[in-house]
This record gives sequence, structure tokens and C-alpha cells, in this order.
Amino acid sequence: MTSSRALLEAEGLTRRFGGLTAVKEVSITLAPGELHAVIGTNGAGKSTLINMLSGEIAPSAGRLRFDGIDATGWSQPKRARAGIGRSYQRTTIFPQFSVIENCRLAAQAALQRPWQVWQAAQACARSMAIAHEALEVAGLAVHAARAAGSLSHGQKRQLEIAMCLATAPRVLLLDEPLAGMGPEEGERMLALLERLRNEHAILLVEHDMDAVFRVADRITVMVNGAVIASGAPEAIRSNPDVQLAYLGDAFSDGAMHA
Ligand SMILES: Nc1ncnc2c1ncn2[C@@H]1O[C@H](COP(=O)(O)OP(=O)(O)OP(=O)(O)O)[C@@H](O)[C@H]1O
Repeated sequence: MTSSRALLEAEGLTRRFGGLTAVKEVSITLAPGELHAVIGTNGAGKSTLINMLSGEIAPSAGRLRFDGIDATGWSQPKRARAGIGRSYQRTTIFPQFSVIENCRLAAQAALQRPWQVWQAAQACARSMAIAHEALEVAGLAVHAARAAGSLSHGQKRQLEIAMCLATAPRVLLLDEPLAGMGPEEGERMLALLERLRNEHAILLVEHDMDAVFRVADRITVMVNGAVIASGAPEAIRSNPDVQLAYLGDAFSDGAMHA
């Protein structure tokens, strides 16, 4: 399944927690311009997979390549600096700071090196410019001066993505960006994903099947830590193994037939 265009390539990624194998030999590729969704029932191993790709937890086995280079041993900060950005299921903003300040801090953290203190002023102007651009892309420019804590739930999730964009990522690992959103907020987020897909390699973990089947170019299905199918949405929709795995679950409510 490895493509020559792939920016991030995981091969045989495995993670064990004691006697439990949360992720079993998962191979997955992310390419620029492609939105790759990973779906699976609760506990299938999706977050553990994202955590291994972002470097938050180490794999028990398997390899990771970023832009053709072995990145398996890279720390999370090193991966972030290289261009692997992620958003979280939980909100990670500073509520008392303004929207633009949250974004600027994310940009600054990505730009600054501790030994480059003499460049602080220059870096500050640069990080502010990056922050404004990220807010523009994320559709939050009009809210720049507001306290981040006063944003709606959906706007906070948009801000998290803007903060991620402020670190200039090439890969975006998005963990349930639609969670807790109403229909209008969800549509805004989907429109944002459509805008981001051209410039980034995106991994989307999402429970909203309607959304996944609408926006994904490729869908990988996990069950009990293992991949049972991976392909274009139409192929996944008609895959008997997937239908069996989801029988009586997420797909039985008609989402698979949307
Ligand atoms: N730090 C940990 N220690 C022990 N077990 C863990 C740990 N993290 C995850 N697990 C277990 O690994 C399995 C996969 O969990 P994971 O959170 O990756 O699934 P998921 O597909 O993201 O689920 P959800 O859709 O509910 O978020 C679960 O059985 C979970 O309890």
C-alpha cells in the first residue's frame, strides 16, 4: 500500500499495554492532497495509532518514515518540528488568552530555539504574522481579539486546528475534530478540512460516519487493533468484512448507505 508520494508511512506499527495489544501491525500511508480517515468502534486503537504517529507514545514494534527518512526513534517535539502536527480530542487552549495570542504562542513555540534569544523580537513579529495567517485559514480571523475561553465549542476546535497550522505542519493528525459539534459547526469544520486537504497530508480519526464518507479519499477500518480493510469510500461501504464488523453498530443506522 506504500505510495511513492507518501509523506508519512507507518509499517507494522504495534503497541502493547501489558497483555493487551491495542494496535496490531498497522501499516498506513499519508500523502499530500489526500484525506485518509481511520474509523473503528470504541477501543479499536485509533487514538493509540495517532499517538504513535505523533510520537506521544513509542511503538512496541514497527517503523515510521517521514518524507523518506526513518523517523521511528524521533521524539514528539522533533516530529512536530519536522512537520507532523496534531489536534487533540481534548481542548488544549489557554482560555484567558486571546484567540490570536493562543495561536501566536503555538507559532512561537515552533519557531524558537532556546539559544536564539537575540532573535526574540524578530521571532515575535514573525510568529504574529504566522498566527494571523493560520486564523485566516481556519476561518477565525474575525474572532482574533476575543478571549479564547469565550468561543463556542466548535470555534475552540477550529482554534486548535489554527494552533496546529501555526506550527507549519505538512501532516495533520486530527483526532475527532467534529466531536461535540452541532450541524452548523460541523459543516464549518468540514469546509475547513476541504480547504486544508490540498496542502496537507491529513489523517482523520472520526466517529461521524456521514462526515467521513463525505470527505475521505481513503478509509482504513480498524477492529480490535488490526486493520480489516482500507480503500476508497465506495469499496469500504460495500466491503462484507466491514459490514459484518459494524453490524448493529455505527453503520446500521444508515450512515453506510448515505
Ligand atoms: N495508556 C494505556 N494503558 C492501557 N491500555 C490502554 C492505554 N491506552 C489505550 N489503552 C487501551 O487500548 C485499546 C485501544 O484504545 P484507543 O483509545 O486507542 O481506542 P480508540 O479506537 O481511540 O477508542 P475511542 O474511539 O473510544 O477513542 C483500548 O482497549 C484501551 O483501553
